[in-house]
Amino acid sequence: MILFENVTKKYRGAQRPALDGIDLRVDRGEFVFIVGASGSGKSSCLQLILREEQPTGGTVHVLGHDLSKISSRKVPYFRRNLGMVFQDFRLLTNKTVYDNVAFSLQVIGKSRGFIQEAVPDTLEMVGLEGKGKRYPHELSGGEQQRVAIARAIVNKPAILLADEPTGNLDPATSLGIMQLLRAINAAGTTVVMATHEAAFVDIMQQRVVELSQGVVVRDEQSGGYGETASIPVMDLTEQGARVLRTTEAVVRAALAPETGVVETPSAAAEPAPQQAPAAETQASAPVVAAPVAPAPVVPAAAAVAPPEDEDPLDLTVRADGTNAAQARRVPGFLAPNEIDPVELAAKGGLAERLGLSGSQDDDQTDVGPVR
Ligand SMILES: Nc1ncnc2c1ncn2[C@@H]1O[C@H](COP(=O)(O)OP(=O)(O)OP(=O)(O)O)[C@@H](O)[C@H]1O
Repeated sequence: MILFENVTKKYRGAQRPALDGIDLRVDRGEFVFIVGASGSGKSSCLQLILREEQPTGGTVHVLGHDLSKISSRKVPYFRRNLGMVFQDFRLLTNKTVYDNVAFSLQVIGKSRGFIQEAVPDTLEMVGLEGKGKRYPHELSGGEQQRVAIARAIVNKPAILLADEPTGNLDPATSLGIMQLLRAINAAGTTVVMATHEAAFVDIMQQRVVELSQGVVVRDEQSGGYGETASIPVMDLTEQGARVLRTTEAVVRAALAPETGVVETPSAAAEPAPQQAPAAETQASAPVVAAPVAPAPVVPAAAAVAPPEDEDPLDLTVRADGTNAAQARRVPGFLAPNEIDPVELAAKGGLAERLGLSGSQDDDQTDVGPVR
């Protein structure tokens, strides 16, 4: 699905390559974390996949296409298969939540009928049902990120790329976003996420690819962030350093403060979570956005919308593309009460199961920053 063959990327004027001989293969349906110190090349990887940048050497294949052979004219069509989420909110501040999501379908010529069906379904999926008429500044940070994710998946992309999607969020809110990304993955979308969030990488137990100075130094299935030995704290922003100090115990305590889930002495010594109420978890979402596809997680009715053109690059994931193997990979932490994300995706109700569905008049959420 994604294949890097001896890929080198050297930016003009740079003394050393940002990526240096990268070989990497990501198969359909995988959830892959790309970790590494600031400047190690994580974002460059994502930009090459998105064909925002082109390699100086080597080849990048995505969805069966050698990206060097896709003409500039065809790049927008190719990108319809990809969704992108960023750390900073890139919402259109003068558009409502609904219009932010609808916009990404309008620009690719989807019909009004398709949009009217897909947008509400996607907003429900990400836990924003009933908030379509709000503007970004009327949402918490976590909610804004959910809008961005909705925008990224509304066209049911085969691949969702996320560049530090929880970088601006508190631990509890971040975990809600991670649950959402994992559910989207469980429904069939391949997810590649660059992050400094050590706690979440450990919790998620997914594949971890670690970069150091443009080289892959680790590629582990079900890995964790480990000791983050190759991440010099002095290289991190203040925010990045804070995130590295986040622990699973802090996240769990933030999610369920009433249960006092602080299990270890070291965890007890952690600073208190910034925000505790579980309800807030649902509301905050960060940023992002390019269209992606809620394919899997979307209720069946929305997931079967037929393609509207004959674009040979349209490899959008369909709702029936999920499989049991993916379901088995869902860690228990993300699947309380033996929830099966794939089954849930097929039946709908994902947002409710994850505790993301807010009431129509939910005004309890904090209003977060708008970027
Ligand atoms: N457009 C650019 N022009 C010149 N150099 C760049 C450009 N983009 C990235 N670089 C350089 O390439 C290297 C890798 O950067 P990249 O953004 O890929 O790393 P990163 O791991 O994503 O870092 P961070 O975690 O800080 O976002 C860095 O040395 C960076 O300065």
